[in-house]
Amino acid sequence: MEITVVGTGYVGLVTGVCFAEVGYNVTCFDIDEQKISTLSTGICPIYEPGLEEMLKKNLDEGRLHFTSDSKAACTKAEFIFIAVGTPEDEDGSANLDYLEAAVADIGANLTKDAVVVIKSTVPVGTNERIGQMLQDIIPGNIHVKVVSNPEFLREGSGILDTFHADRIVIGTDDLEAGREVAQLFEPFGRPIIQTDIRSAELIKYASNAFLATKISFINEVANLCEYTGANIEDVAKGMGMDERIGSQFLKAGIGYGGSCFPKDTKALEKLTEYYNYDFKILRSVIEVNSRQKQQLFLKAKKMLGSLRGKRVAVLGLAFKPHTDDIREAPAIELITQLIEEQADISVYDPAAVGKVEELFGSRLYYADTVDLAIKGADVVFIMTEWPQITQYDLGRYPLLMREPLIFDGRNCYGLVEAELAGITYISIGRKAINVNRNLENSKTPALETELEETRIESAILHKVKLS
Ligand SMILES: NC(=O)c1ccc[n+]([C@@H]2O[C@H](COP(=O)([O-])OP(=O)(O)OC[C@H]3O[C@@H](n4cnc5c(N)ncnc54)[C@H](O)[C@@H]3O)[C@@H](O)[C@H]2O)c1
Ligand SMILES: O=c1ccn([C@@H]2O[C@H](COP(=O)(O)OP(=O)(O)O[C@H]3O[C@H](CO)[C@@H](O)[C@H](O)[C@H]3O)[C@@H](O)[C@H]2O)c(=O)[nH]1
Repeated sequence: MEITVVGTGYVGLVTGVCFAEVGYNVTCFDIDEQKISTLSTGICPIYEPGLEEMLKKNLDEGRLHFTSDSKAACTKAEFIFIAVGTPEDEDGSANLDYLEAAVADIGANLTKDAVVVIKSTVPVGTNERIGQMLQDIIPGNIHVKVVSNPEFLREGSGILDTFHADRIVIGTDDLEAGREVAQLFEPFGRPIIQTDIRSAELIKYASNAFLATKISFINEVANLCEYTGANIEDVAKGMGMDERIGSQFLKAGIGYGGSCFPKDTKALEKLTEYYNYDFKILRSVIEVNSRQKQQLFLKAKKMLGSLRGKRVAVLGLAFKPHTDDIREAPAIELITQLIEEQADISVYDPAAVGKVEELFGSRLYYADTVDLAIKGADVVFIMTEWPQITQYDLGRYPLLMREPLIFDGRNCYGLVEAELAGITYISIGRKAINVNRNLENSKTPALETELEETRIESAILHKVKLS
């Protein structure tokens, strides 16, 4: 079976590599020539656990090919999976420019019948429009069927999610094409649900919106915990033990980010506007999330007043652990605010530093370790729950920081542990620890000397003047 995958982003690449892994002959096409030449040498341009190994293996075994030539990509293809980006447009709707360009390109290069499968997340009605578009471009003797096959993988566990998918959604109004695509997925042995084309498109948006709703809901409960003195970790655990509620996606935090939830909830809202339908819950989910992203910054401002000149360390930059993706990451919003405040900022992330450096350049100090990031800091913000951060020795915060003050947006540490370590610890939906303790008075002369040394060392690293 000959499969072509158009677009080698997170979804396209994982899809292509996994299809090759189960034995198909796969050609991955992208207009980004540099990406294609990198991929052709077996190097994976994105951080995705296990992907590079599987990519290399399938390249070596000859089942996986990369090209930036659309003609070559279409020649043999029986199934063409389109996985190009559908980013947020200025008005919040899904930008379909990449998809339309890809479809036009394929249409112009098709020389035989094929099934075109849209993996990109697209508003209801798009697949039908793509089908019409293709009919208008291709010669009359070529027949193309369009199938919707939305993707549900999560970044950071893309391969695992593909081989253990809860369901594979196949939406088409052409039963024969639906059967063919279902057959293609048989080697994965996962449950398949076949629907009409519009329902498949909506399943994708409704699923993401529902998961985002769970997150915004638990974040609202967390905020209520702070008023009432309850503990969100216990509340979420108690709720999640009810199987009707389920324990997943009840982790309170600093709000959802990433390339999907923010844009897909807004695109769905835009779709409801088009139909003049007021989807009230969805509007609140979006609003709650943008408010939640502000929580830590506002708490810090309330506690410290101005952050001007403060040494601030931001731990975790990616929108979640095990990815280098910083799209809509809460850390990026925070850093922008800290720059406006004229704070002196150091950052740490095991994978996403390169991408953040492209955005902020020399305005930040990029630390290779947590130790280096927090050395001499007045405040730490934790934005991503990487193991390097959750498993970090709490005793090192008081040792290395000027003041052991942590605002934790991911509830990485236990309250008792933070208390024992002598940290002023402010997290989400839990009691604040040691807030009124006078830290300066509790320091021994030896510790004072060590702190002063690290402050000077850190000032040299940060290239800033000491006050
Ligand atoms: N990232 C995820 O975890 C995820 C999960 C499920 C669904 N999705 C959806 O899948 C789609 C792709 O998302 P992504 O994150 O993989 O995108 P991405 O932005 O990482 O990658 C898109 C790729 O498409 C390429 N491209 C753009 N125009 C092209 C064209 N005309 N021809 C060939 N290639 C072209 C780009 O160069 C890029 O490599 C989106 O609709 C997204 O909403 C993403
Ligand atoms: O209990 C939770 C779970 C997640 N998050 C946050 O939610 C965001 C998204 O997390 P996750 O869903 O794990 O990552 P994505 O890779 O964005 O995957 C989502 O978006 C993809 C793109 O549409 C879908 O395919 C996946 O099914 C869907 O989970 C991240 O910022 C997480 O920190 C929380 O705050 N609390």
